Amino acid sequence: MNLLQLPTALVIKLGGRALDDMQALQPLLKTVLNIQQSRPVVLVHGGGDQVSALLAQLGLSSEKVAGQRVTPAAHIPYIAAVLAGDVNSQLTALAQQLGLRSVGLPLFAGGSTYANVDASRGAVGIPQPGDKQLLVSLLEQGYLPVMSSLGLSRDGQRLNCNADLAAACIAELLDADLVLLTDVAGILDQQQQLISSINAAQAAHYIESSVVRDGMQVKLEAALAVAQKSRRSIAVASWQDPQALLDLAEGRAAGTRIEF
Ligand SMILES: Nc1ncnc2c1ncn2[C@@H]1O[C@H](COP(=O)(O)OP(=O)(O)O)[C@@H](O)[C@H]1O
Ligand SMILES: CC(=O)N[C@@H](CCC(=O)OP(=O)(O)O)C(=O)O
Repeated sequence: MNLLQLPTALVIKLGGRALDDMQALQPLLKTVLNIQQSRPVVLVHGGGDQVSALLAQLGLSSEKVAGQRVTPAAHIPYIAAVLAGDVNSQLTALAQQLGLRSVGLPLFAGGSTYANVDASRGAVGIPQPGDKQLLVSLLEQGYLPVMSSLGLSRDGQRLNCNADLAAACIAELLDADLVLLTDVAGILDQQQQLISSINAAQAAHYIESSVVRDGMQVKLEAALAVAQKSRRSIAVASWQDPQALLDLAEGRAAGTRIEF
């Protein structure tokens, strides 16, 4: 059997802020369990806040440029410890406790992706789709892959990948739908009102005028790129609103729809 015989998978990305209070994630994970009855799900998570907290504790400075962390190679052990270690294991454990057959993985597990070095930011990777066999096998067996955004270059260097780019890459790999869950209800306009749908031209305008910036800019650009390749619209919604996730999983509108 291959993925073509499975219903279209849903890739759900959880940002780091959602992961600050793991117990608060329970309603969302219960919704994932519900969605899994009808279609396969892959979780991809961030952990930017947790990385910042550890680096600060260690007295290391760190800056983000256009929403992405500049990462000296010497910081990779800490990035790996947080993303692929602490956050990944906590999320995988909580999912398992709630009855999901979760499997924690780095982004490069089984060659699922490889990452090109973004030398302008140091040991940062831009993930590219690789071999989907591992994920397909897990999804066929009813497992829930839980992937961190720790990437690997073709020559074996671990790289810090932004988790929105990671999730977009997995969605591209699996030709799946993508929902980016974050700490706001969706993309907001100048008046802080929810934008219900946005196309490429509007996105360029919002980014140019800095209405969309920082982490949301990375999300929007990653989503637009994969939406155009996959010819699927992509959603940004709040992790605190499990109903929004259920609506999106079942084809109803919620949050902001990024059109191709
Ligand atoms: N136009 C916008 N609409 C909503 N959020 C925005 C916008 N522009 C910038 N942001 C910021 O983007 C943040 C979400 O991105 P990010 O912090 O990277 O979250 P995550 O950790 O979930 O990926 C919001 O909390 C907000 O501060
Ligand atoms: C290169 C880069 O920016 N990597 C991110 C990886 C984690 C991430 O993206 O986490 P959120 O989704 O919680 O923001 C970082 O170091 O913060």
